[in-house]
This record gives sequence, C-alpha cells and structure tokens, in this order.
Amino acid sequence: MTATVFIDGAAGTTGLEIRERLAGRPEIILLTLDDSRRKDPAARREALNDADFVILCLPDDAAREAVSLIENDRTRVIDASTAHRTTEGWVYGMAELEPAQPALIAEAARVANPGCYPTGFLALVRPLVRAGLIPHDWSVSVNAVSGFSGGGRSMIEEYQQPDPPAFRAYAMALGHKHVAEMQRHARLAVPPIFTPAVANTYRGMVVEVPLPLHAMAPRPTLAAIEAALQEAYRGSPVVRVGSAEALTVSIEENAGSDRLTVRVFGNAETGQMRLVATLDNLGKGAAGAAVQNLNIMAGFDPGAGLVL
Ligand SMILES: NC(=O)C1=CN([C@@H]2O[C@H](COP(=O)(O)OP(=O)(O)OC[C@H]3O[C@@H](n4cnc5c(N)ncnc54)[C@H](OP(=O)(O)O)[C@@H]3O)[C@@H](O)[C@H]2O)C=CC1
Ligand SMILES: CC(=O)N[C@@H](CCC(=O)OP(=O)(O)O)C(=O)O
Repeated sequence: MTATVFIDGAAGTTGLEIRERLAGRPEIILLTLDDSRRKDPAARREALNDADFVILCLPDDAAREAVSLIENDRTRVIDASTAHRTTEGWVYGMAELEPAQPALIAEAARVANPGCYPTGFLALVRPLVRAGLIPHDWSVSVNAVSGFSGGGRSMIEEYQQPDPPAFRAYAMALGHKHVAEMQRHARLAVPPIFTPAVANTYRGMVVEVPLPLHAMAPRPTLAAIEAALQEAYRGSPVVRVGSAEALTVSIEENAGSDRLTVRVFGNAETGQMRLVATLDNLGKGAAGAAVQNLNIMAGFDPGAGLVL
C-alpha cells in the first residue's frame, strides 16, 4: 500500500527533519510545493486536499488555517503545532501515553503531535499517575532544558549571532503554552510548575521531575516507581528505561535520534527522587513522533524511518 503525504511547512526546522525521515521510502509519495508556491493559499489548498496524509509543521495560526482549507473527509492530519493538543475531537499523538493510544491514533482523522517538553514530562509522569504512585492531585514541578532549535528558525538565527547565552531560563511568569497540555494528558488536578530553559546547543533536551516521596502516603519506593515505568515501556521501540547507575545525564544523550530515555534516580533514605528524561526536541519531541504517528495511521511498519 502507498500513501500520498504533504508536509505543509516542509521548509521549516521540523518539516525538514520529517522529510529526511520519509525520504527513500517506497510506500510514501511525497507531494511538494516549490519555494515560490509553498505559502500560496491556492497551491496549499490543492495539496492539502490531494494528500492522504498532511503533516502540519507551521505556526499555530497557519496550522488552524490549513485545517480549515481541507474540504474532504479523506485527508487525515498530523499537526505538529500547539494548536490542537487539547482540542476535543483530536487524538493526542503520543503512542506511549496509554495502552489504548496506538489504536486511537490508528483510527484518527486528526492527530495532534505532542510538544517536545510534554513528551518528556508525560513519559515520566503519566504511567505513575495511572498506577496511583503519584496522587492525581499532587503539585508536580517540571524543570527542563532544550537545545535552541526548539524555538524554530527565529531562535536558530538568534543563536547564530555572536556570544549567545550559554543557558537561559524563560517562561518566568509560569504561563508557558505547554502547561495545559501537560496537565490534561497527565490527568493531574492542578497545573505543573514548569521551569524551562534553553542551552547553547542545537538540539536535545533534559526534562526532570523532582518528587518528595517521603511526603506521600503511602510512600512509594524507588523500586515500585521504576517497575511501573518498565511495565509501561516494555517492548517499546522508542522509549527505554535507562540505568540509574549513571552519575550524570547529558543533553546530548538522545540528540540526533528519535529515542527517549527515562531514569529514576533517588535517595531511598531521604525519600527524595529525580525522574529524568532525555530526548531530542526535533526527534521524539517533533519529527520522530510525527513519523511514528504516520506509520501507525497508515498501517506501515511502526519503526520505519525512525532514527533508533
Ligand atoms: N522546533 C521544535 O523543536 C519543535 C517545533 N514544533 C512545532 O512545529 C511547528 C513548526 O515549528 P518549526 O519547524 O520549529 O518552525 P520554523 O519557523 O522553523 O518553520 C515553520 C515553517 O512554516 C512556514 N510557514 C509559516 N507560515 C506559513 C504559511 N502561512 N503557509 C505556509 N508555510 C508557512 C515558515 O516559512 P517562513 O520561514 O518562510 O516564514 C517555515 O518554513 C510549530 O508549530 C512548532 O511549535 C513542535 C515540536 C518541537
Ligand atoms: C526552546 C523553545 O523555545 N522551545 C519551544 C517549544 C518547542 C516545542 O515543543 O514546540 P511546540 O509546542 O511549539 O510544538 C518553546 O518553549 O516555546
């Protein structure tokens, strides 16, 4: 079986990464618009309606506009933007989120690709909330650092200027656009406190959730937490539970790949724990997840095109 695929925003940071992952796959016919027509609404409307699958790699407003240009019931959408991640009628495109998620993605006409930070956060937290090891009304913090390609073309250009900051904390007003998505899909009663930062490196992320196990009743053990994550990701080609023997965790660990690694660090005596995920903002955090979703929706080999 073959499928026609149109990437709207194919010249952007995420679009280019997806094109690389789809190149040379005989089951995929890529529809492309040349540079002079890639922003032309009429050309985009035609491509959006000709394709079996469209992958939107656009700013939020342009992604909403693209969806409104689809005038048939056949074209299925994967949206990499933030526009539809908490929208009714859209399936959240994180195959590892729930045991039933791949089946929902497989049937969906509209799939919202997760944000990069929420991908790391949900991989750490959702299995533990589901297992009752983190109370659903717990106030969770998430501290994270991303490579600067996470900010798309404009941030890449900024970091190409002389003397960019080595490390820059942001979203100081605690209103980052990913908070709603994290809360909803982790099924938490209150929004997480999200403290992101950008490092002077192109790609990669470290996402961390510190938790005081000693304050929870009953107090979960580190072993029970790790067992719940092992259970959640058994057989996953993309997510693995890494060793807690590591003395440090680097942002480069999964940079340049579509893998995601979760680890459980802690001090059993004090009952303090650090859950840590590494991934690539452009890999599992964007393009890797989009290709994974396309494979599931089209019935292709689930690992095809992924950098694993
Ligand atoms: N970068 C990342 O790590 C991640 C990004 N995302 C999301 O993916 C989406 C794309 O981000 P990213 O690739 O980083 O951004 P970029 O800015 O690198 O790319 C966006 C692309 O969309 C094009 N574009 C803008 N408006 C239109 C329009 N009306 N019609 C057609 N093309 C248009 C831009 O063209 P031009 O440059 O000429 O304006 C550009 O090529 C965003 O919603 C982002 O939030 C999601 C997860 C991670
Ligand atoms: C470093 C950086 O700026 N990162 C981006 C998020 C990247 C991402 O996941 O993007 P979307 O939610 O837009 O898809 C930010 O914080 O806005």
